[in-house]
Amino acid sequence: MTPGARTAAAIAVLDRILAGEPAEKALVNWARNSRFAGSGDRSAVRDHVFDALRRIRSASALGGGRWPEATSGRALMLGLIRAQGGDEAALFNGQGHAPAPVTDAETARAPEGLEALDCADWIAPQLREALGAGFDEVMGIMQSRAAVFLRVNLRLSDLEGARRILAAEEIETRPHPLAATALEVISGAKKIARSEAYLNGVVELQDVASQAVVAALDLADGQRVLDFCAGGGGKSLAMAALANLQIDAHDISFARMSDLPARAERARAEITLVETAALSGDYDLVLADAPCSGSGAWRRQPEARWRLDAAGLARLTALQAEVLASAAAHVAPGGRLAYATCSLLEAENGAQIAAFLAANPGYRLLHELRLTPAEGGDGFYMALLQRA
Ligand SMILES: C[S@@+](CC[C@H](N)C(=O)[O-])C[C@H]1O[C@@H](n2cnc3c(N)ncnc32)[C@H](O)[C@@H]1O
Repeated sequence: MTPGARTAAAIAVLDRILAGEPAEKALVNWARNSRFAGSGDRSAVRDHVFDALRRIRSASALGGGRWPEATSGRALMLGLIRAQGGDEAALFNGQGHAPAPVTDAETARAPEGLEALDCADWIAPQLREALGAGFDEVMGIMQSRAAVFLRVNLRLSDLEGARRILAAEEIETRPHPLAATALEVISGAKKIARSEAYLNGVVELQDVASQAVVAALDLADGQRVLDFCAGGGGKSLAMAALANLQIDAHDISFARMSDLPARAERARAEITLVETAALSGDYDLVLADAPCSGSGAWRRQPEARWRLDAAGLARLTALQAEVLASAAAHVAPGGRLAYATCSLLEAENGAQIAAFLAANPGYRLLHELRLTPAEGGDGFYMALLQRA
């Protein structure tokens, strides 16, 4: 596909997303109906779509539109190309499968204020409250792609050993100060899934902030641990690599854990999947990595930023309170409860813990960790509580 044809394809996919189709589904549907597209084309179209979604508000303005009421895939791609200093006349030339030439009606409008920062008006006060003086910086960071991070499985290799194995497969990495297990990928990210280091369990894909959260859990050999919201099991695997633990993984949706046994085998970790009815109440540590807005991870899930609204956030905060209460039922006397989200919003973080502590005087706060994308990874929150 020519660069113009890839731009046209991204426009078509973005139009479907703007009409309500989830981004992944819109991309898969496009790929299915575009057998002529090779893997390089698919990856380029995907990058265009996600780059545009990260800047939906500012790119709409630069493309002559206004988000949300007057935008389109075409305005987004035109605005994105203008933001990146690309050659719009070469891409929008109407030749072959390229989009039609740009018209006078598509003059750029300079985005201002929250529009320039790609922040929706309704959520700005909450983000400002959480980020304080760092608001502009963090919103600016979230307009660009996130770095790719690996977690080195310290049971199988040290950091330098893993770097050497990866380098032999042309994957260049460097350590990152936020977590002792983390490698930031500098080049070759697309080769990771097929690399020896990954297939042999020496490294896993995991954001550096997630790794820092697990490191802050103060794990010790012999503990019985429950990963209450295990999902794909990223945190279970990270915990298993740090100490000799007895780990039970649980999720309200058992199916979400379906990949975990194979991942655990690759990592030489022992993790038991447990149904809700079989959970006991005597864990030394229960981790509740709760469902959340994902506002700390909007770079990876740019669509989530624009789909979130006040009603959705209220549903999430109610669910988080329920998850905390259910998770607490499994903590042994003298045990600990950890609550984590990849959100920046206090309503999902400190406010949840304050409400839990007010209702559960048998618990006290040991420590809290608040990370923002300014520290290099996703935004994350973790609170560690001690049960009397
Ligand atoms: C943020 S994700 C977990 C990510 C995972 N811990 C990881 O590191 O890969 C939240 C998970 O919570 C699960 N969940 C939602 N409500 C729940 C509940 N009431 N009890 C247990 N798990 C729940 C969801 O199915 C989802 O998999």
